[in-house]
Amino acid sequence: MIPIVVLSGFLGSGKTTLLQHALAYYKEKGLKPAILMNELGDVNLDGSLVNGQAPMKEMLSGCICCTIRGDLGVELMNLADEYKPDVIIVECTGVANPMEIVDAVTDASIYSSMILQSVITVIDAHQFLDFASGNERSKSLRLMQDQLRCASKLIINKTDLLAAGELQKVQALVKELNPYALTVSTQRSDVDAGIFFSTQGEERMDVSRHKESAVDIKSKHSHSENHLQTYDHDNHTDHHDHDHRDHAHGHEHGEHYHSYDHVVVHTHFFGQPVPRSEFEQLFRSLPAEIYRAKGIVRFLESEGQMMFQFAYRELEIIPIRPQKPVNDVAVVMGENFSASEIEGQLRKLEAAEKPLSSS
Ligand SMILES: Nc1nc2c(ncn2[C@@H]2O[C@H](COP(=O)(O)OP(=O)(O)OP(=O)(O)O)[C@@H](O)[C@H]2O)c(=O)[nH]1
Repeated sequence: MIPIVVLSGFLGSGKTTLLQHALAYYKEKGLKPAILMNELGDVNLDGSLVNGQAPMKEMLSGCICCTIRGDLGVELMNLADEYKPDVIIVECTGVANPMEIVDAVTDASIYSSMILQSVITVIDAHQFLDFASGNERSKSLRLMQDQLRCASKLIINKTDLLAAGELQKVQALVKELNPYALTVSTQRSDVDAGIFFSTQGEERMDVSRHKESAVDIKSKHSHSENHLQTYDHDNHTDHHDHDHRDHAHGHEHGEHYHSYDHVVVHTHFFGQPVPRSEFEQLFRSLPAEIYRAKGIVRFLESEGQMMFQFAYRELEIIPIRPQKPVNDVAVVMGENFSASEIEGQLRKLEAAEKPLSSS
C-alpha cells in the first residue's frame, strides 16, 4: 500500500515550504517520494522550487477539488505505476476543500494499492487571526475553517509574524474547530518530520470521522450559502486572465461546502525587466483583496531572474538560477479584485526606462 499525504491550507500558508522539509526527510530515510502538484494558474512556480528532488506530476489551471477532481485518481495511479514510490504527496491549491480530495483519494484506493495516510493543513496564523476577527472576506474564512476541520494534522505556521499573546488566541480558535488533529505551531513549516511524515503505518487517517466533521460544517453553513461553485479556465485572454466567477457549474448533491467562486487568478507574462523599487512599491500598495502573488521577474537594475513570493502582505524576493529556461511571469490571486487594474499597473512597470546609472 502506498501512503498518500495530502497537503492542504490557504493560499500562501506554507505548503510548499512544508513539502521541502518532507522531501529532505524522505531523502534522509532513503525513501522514494512522488509529488502531485495542483495550481490554479497555468504555470507551476512551486514545482520549480522542488524540481528534480522527486518525480512530479502537475495538474494546472484548475482546482483538484472541483473542475479536475476526476483526474486526480488517474494521476495518482499513473504516479504509482510509473515510479513505484514509497509515498505520494499531494499539494492542493490554496482554495481546495480537502474533503473533496479525501473522497477522490479514497475512490482511487478502491482500484489501486494506495491508502490515505494523512491530511496535513497549514495555516498562516497571522492571516487566520485577521480573518477570524473581522467580518469581511468571510468566504475565505469559511474555506480556511473547512481546511482546518478536515485535517488529521495541523500546522499553525508563520508564528514569527504574531504579536505577543496572539499565538494563544490562534491555538484556542484552532482547537475549537478541530480538537482531534495533532497540532503544532511553527516558523517556516519546520515540523518534526518523523512525526508528520513517517510512512510507518501506525496511523491511518480515520476518514469516517473527518467526513462527519465535514457534515457538521455543512449543517452549520449551508443555510446561509448557496453551493454553486464557479471556476473558469476557458476564459483566456492574451494575458491569461482568469476570472473564476464566470463559468458556473453547480454541485447538485450539495454534499460539501465550497467557497471559492470569489477567487480571481490573474497571470501576467512580463515582456521586459521592471524597476525594482516601483515593483516593491506596487506590492506594498496592493488592495487587501489580493493576498497571494508569486512569479519570476527581472529587474532593470540587476542581472538574472528573481523569484518573488507575496503572501498576505509579506513580499520576499530571491535570486534564482533555473536549470532550464523559465518565463518571467506574475500570478496574482485574491478575492474579487480587479484583474484589469493590476494588469494596467504591471504594464506600467514594464514601460519604465532603464536608469542611466546602470546602463
Ligand atoms: N514570515 C514567514 N514567512 C513564511 C513562513 N513560512 C513560509 N513563509 C513564506 O510564505 C510564502 C509562501 O510560502 P509557500 O510555502 O510557498 O506557501 P504555499 O502554501 O505553498 O502557497 P500556495 O501554494 O501559493 O498556496 C513564501 O514567501 C515563504 O517563504 C513563516 O513561518 N514565516
